[in-house]
Amino acid sequence: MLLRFTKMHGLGNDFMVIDLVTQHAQLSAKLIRQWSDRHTGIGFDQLLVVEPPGNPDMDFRYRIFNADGGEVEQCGNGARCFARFVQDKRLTAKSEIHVETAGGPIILNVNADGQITVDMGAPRFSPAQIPFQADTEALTYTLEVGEQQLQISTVSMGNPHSVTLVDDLDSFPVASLGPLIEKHPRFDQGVNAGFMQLIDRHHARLRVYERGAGETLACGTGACAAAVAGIRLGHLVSPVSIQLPGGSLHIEWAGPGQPVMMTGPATRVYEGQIRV
Ligand SMILES: N[C@@H](CCC[C@H](N)C(=O)O)C(=O)O
Repeated sequence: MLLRFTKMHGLGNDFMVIDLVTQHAQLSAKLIRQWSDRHTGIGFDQLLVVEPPGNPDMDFRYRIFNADGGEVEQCGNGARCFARFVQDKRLTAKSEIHVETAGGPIILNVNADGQITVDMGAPRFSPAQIPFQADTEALTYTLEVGEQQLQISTVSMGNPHSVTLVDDLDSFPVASLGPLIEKHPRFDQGVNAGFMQLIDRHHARLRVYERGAGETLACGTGACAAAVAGIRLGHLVSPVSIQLPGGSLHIEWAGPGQPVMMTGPATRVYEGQIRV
């Protein structure tokens, strides 16, 4: 059987998107790893799956798998591509799309200028919600990574994030420290490791070593987590422009309990079919 898919990206964070509303496929971690291979497969950071909703108040169920085949709770750049995909495929005529994810409900809005704004829900901070091993909730924690002691903030955007402030993002050893933080034993389910360089009160630069995918050109939930961490620490003021290697995201957050609003592009690259 041939499975139709669309290759998409959000600021270079790239996806294979499949519609399992009108098609059927038996997914496995092994198959996803084969597809994600950049030499012998399609090549992507995440697989995004569109399914019918379980909850009748929602329009779709949105499932996310990392390149390593693991299913995860949330993906911000993917959420924007999801909105573009379900419109392009005429799976909905709505411009406001309510979607359920394993990380909680999110709301996607396709703007008149083609940009997409996602209500990512409220960030969570308690160690149990990340999950992160700590006795009490704090704004920063000291994390022992190899020989180093890093000061990190932790944020759940449905999925787990750590944010470390750095002086020089270009020379920071993301490739060597990222994997050590991603799999640090204090993060029971792993973590997306973000490294942020502040520019001014409304601008910051960010690189993210993603759980299950390695360093990507952009991470939407990572940008939300970094903006939230910077605002909580008093370094940043909403709205914040987060500059990632693949481009910038506009993030707004009014404070604790309020949703994080992320705006940015979603790009279709090509349509394909693969034998399953
Ligand atoms: N690229 C994503 C995040 C994808 C999931 C992440 N790697 C995880 O394991 O939680 C984004 O744009 O948010």
